Amino acid sequence: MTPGTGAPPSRTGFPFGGGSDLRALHTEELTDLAARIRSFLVERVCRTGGHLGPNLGVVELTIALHRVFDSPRDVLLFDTGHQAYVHKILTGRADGFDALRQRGGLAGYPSRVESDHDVIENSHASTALSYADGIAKALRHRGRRDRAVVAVVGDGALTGGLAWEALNNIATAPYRNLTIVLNDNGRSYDPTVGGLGEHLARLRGDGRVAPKAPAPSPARPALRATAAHAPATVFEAMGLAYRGPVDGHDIGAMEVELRAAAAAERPTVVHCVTVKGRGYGPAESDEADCLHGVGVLDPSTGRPAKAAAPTWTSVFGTEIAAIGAERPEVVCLTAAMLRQVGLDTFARRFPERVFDVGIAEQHAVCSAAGLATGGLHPVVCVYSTFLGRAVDQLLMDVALHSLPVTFVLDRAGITGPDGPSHHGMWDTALLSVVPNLRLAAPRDAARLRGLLREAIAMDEGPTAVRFPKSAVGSDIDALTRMDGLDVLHRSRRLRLDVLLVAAGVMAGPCLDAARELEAQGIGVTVVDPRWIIPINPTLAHMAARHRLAVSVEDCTRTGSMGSMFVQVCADAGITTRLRVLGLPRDFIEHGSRAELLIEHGLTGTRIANEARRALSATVEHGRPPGGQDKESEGDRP
Ligand SMILES: Cc1ncc(C[n+]2csc(CCOP(=O)(O)OP(=O)(O)O)c2C)c(N)n1
Ligand SMILES: CC(=O)[C@@H](O)[C@H](O)COP(=O)(O)O
Ligand SMILES: [Mg+2]
Repeated sequence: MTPGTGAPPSRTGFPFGGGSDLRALHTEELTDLAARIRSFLVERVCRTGGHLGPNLGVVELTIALHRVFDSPRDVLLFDTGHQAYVHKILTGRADGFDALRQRGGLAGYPSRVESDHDVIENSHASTALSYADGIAKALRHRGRRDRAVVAVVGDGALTGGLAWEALNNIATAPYRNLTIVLNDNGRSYDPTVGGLGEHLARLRGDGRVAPKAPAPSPARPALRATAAHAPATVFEAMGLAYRGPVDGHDIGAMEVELRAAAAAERPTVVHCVTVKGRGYGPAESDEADCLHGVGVLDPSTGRPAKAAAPTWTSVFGTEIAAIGAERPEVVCLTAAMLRQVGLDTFARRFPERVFDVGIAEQHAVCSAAGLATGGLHPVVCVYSTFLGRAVDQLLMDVALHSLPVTFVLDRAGITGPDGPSHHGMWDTALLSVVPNLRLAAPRDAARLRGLLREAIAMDEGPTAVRFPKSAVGSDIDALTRMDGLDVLHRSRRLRLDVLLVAAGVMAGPCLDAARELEAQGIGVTVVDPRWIIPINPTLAHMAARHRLAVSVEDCTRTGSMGSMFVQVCADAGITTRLRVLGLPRDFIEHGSRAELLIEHGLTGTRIANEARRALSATVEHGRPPGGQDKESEGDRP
């Protein structure tokens, strides 16, 4: 029987409903619970993949949270949400970890459909304090001042500008029921950069775990001053109360601070010092990122269970380092994801030419505008989904001034296990409205290397290159190039029925579709535009020679290359039947990339089926299915 409740233990034996189950536990039971959770995390996450280091670091912190606060009556917010596994275990979802981040299984981030205990589903960092400000104001407005609002924010997330916009408001807000739990492990992936990172390190006393903080009076938190009356922390300087630093692995000490914060007369920052990967040697000793986000691992070693195939990121990383050696004006920027975007080699070779700005994409892009204004060619490397953070800077600071900045968008398209806020499916639509900008979508490693060089060679305005989170396949050579378009396939001795316009990695599925259609006597031409924004006008002429033109891309259909293609064909008065294949204007749940591409029709068979369906519709509208073509062999694209 789970201690303290009448509920029978779940298969995994963890408390079901959060706080009430936990408050009945005594110290030694809490220690045992923390140890069992830690073993459970290692065992399950090594089996499924997921965020191991961050969650090992918040075991005691989350237990203390659920003992002091009464979720979901009190609102617990997790910034970025990758560190909410313990919260899920303590709110009755331990059994779901068998299918963590799998199709139909437990989400890797908080999920409102999973539980009333979950609020922020967005895995983009630095948002929790803004939610907290809004929720606290709403509760005050509705007379629910009895309900506490608690935001757990990592030191990395605190390097995001949005967090400081929120703090600026929270510091003078009319409410008092807000507690900010700063989970300070000194790292994002890498050690947290910048003045804030150093400030927090000083507050931590540079030791990993601060001494137990003295228990000041609950009503008036101890203000720490180093000089006469000068506030010791940036938070106090802004008017927030500050408590800590406290050992984030000491449940008792944490509870003292959290209770005091909950009783305080103003919003309070509780500075918790934790260790990312705590309690699991391979994570604690992982220099790279404390096993921040992992695939399937051997739990006995913490090493990947199988060697990873070369990825698009690795191809980019090698090429940008080679370009860096040839072009001294090329500099690179990352938003706290140096290795993750493939800049580690470049950084090793040119440490003075790479800038990690923290989780601060807006600053990265605007700073890149500055770097370009200063005569350099900055390469901003971000995951596609995070580019959304900096669209205003891209549009109004880079493109408006026609600055030579290159954006490298990794994880473009369906990413998979990280779910809706991580698929890189909106970049093409966002970029499609940016004047002067050119977007490339390479189909393979050779094209990535070539298009990256072309992009960096362009200095009359911004360029971007997008590629997916996947192993990089073999090179697909073109039959010929026509006005910048790569012709990848054309049917011999068959009429020009279908033109498939493949954006980037969709070249493979389009070639598969061509083979299927050809086997049924349908003539197919497959082209890869390479540069998908702006639309190459030759595509419209090629469409005019076919009965059907189908664009295929791994991004949302709305605002896609395909929708621009339709526009260009319409403007040119072309009457060829057109189809735009891509992702729906929707949020797509987590699953594997392969599963989700199948589900959304981005495979050879599904493309072929769609083409056949559209062709038969052409027949219904009176155009002969196989009438003699106007074009002779010689005119074929
Ligand atoms: C806007 C944005 N940029 C980048 C990321 C990628 N990312 C996920 S977690 C993480 C580091 C978070 O560090 P911290 O907030 O300190 O949490 P910790 O992992 O240390 O617990 C980053 C950069 C993100 N989620 N959101
Ligand atoms: C939480 C977060 O934004 C990242 O850690 C995310 O999980 C990206 O993971 P990959 O680097 O595996 O795509
Ligand atoms: Mg951190």
